[in-house]
Amino acid sequence: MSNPVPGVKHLIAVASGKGGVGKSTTTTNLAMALANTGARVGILDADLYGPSQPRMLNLSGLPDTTDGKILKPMVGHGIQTMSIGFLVDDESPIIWRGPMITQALTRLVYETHWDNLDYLIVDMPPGTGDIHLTMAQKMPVSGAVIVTTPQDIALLDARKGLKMFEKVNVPVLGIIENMSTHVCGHCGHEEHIFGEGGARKMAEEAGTELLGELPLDIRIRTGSDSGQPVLVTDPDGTLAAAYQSIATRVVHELEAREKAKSESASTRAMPEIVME
Ligand SMILES: Nc1ncnc2c1ncn2[C@@H]1O[C@H](COP(=O)(O)OP(=O)(O)OP(=O)(O)O)[C@@H](O)[C@H]1O
Repeated sequence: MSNPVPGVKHLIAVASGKGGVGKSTTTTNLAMALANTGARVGILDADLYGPSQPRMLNLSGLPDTTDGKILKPMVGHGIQTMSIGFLVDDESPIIWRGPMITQALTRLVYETHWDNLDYLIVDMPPGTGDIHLTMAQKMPVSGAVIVTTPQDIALLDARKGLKMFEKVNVPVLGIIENMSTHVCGHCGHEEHIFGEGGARKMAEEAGTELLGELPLDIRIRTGSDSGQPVLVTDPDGTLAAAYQSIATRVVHELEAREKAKSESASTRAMPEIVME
């Protein structure tokens, strides 16, 4: 049984099987694209071993508390954000066993004063470990989005991530293929450096959606690594449009799942009519 998160309507997990595929970058830009649609959006950085969101949103310092206990999220580019990165020193590794990780995650989720959020986007760590299980079993996750690159090894791990969410009954909203193609900055030639069509095939096999494909582009890297995501630096460009389209599809998928869920609940609740 999971308790609702105060101040949050929908919790969406962004996960990947493999590390380094661009999950945190996608989380930041997806959150900003959702905010552009008029929604109130937050990010929880659940990558406790390697938090990236403070850097991606150009945030630092200790968060305030409301009464010495409940943390106030930091706000970067309009996104309410909480990360273990605000609470520990940048250089110190976190060497915690499973129960401590579970406790820290639970506190970050439930003891942050989220202010009336439509979506809390959760930047998950890579893999399928304690944090994933805690999240899926103890928290009301509305859906998960899987980020992968086109390489076979990334797809293999992404498939494992997808299966894990299915096993714990978290709806998979779809797959995002990151670093799909590279367009040469000099001649404009487009190349599938890491492979082609893998995420689409994986989505088809799993009966889920390919939410979008994002190119390998230096502006995405420099933007997120410097705390100025491409949605801020080039809001009208093609990259921003790609994130915006993914955000629209995520909302669409989420609404479709919720509609199906409420319809099946109301069907189950219908009294049986016995004709005499
Ligand atoms: N589409 C892209 N084009 C260019 N660079 C990208 C793209 N997506 C991500 N990057 C860069 O790749 C690096 C890894 O991205 P990111 O930190 O988002 O990956 P991650 O999957 O969250 O990694 P980790 O598993 O370590 O948390 C970063 O330097 C980021 O700026």
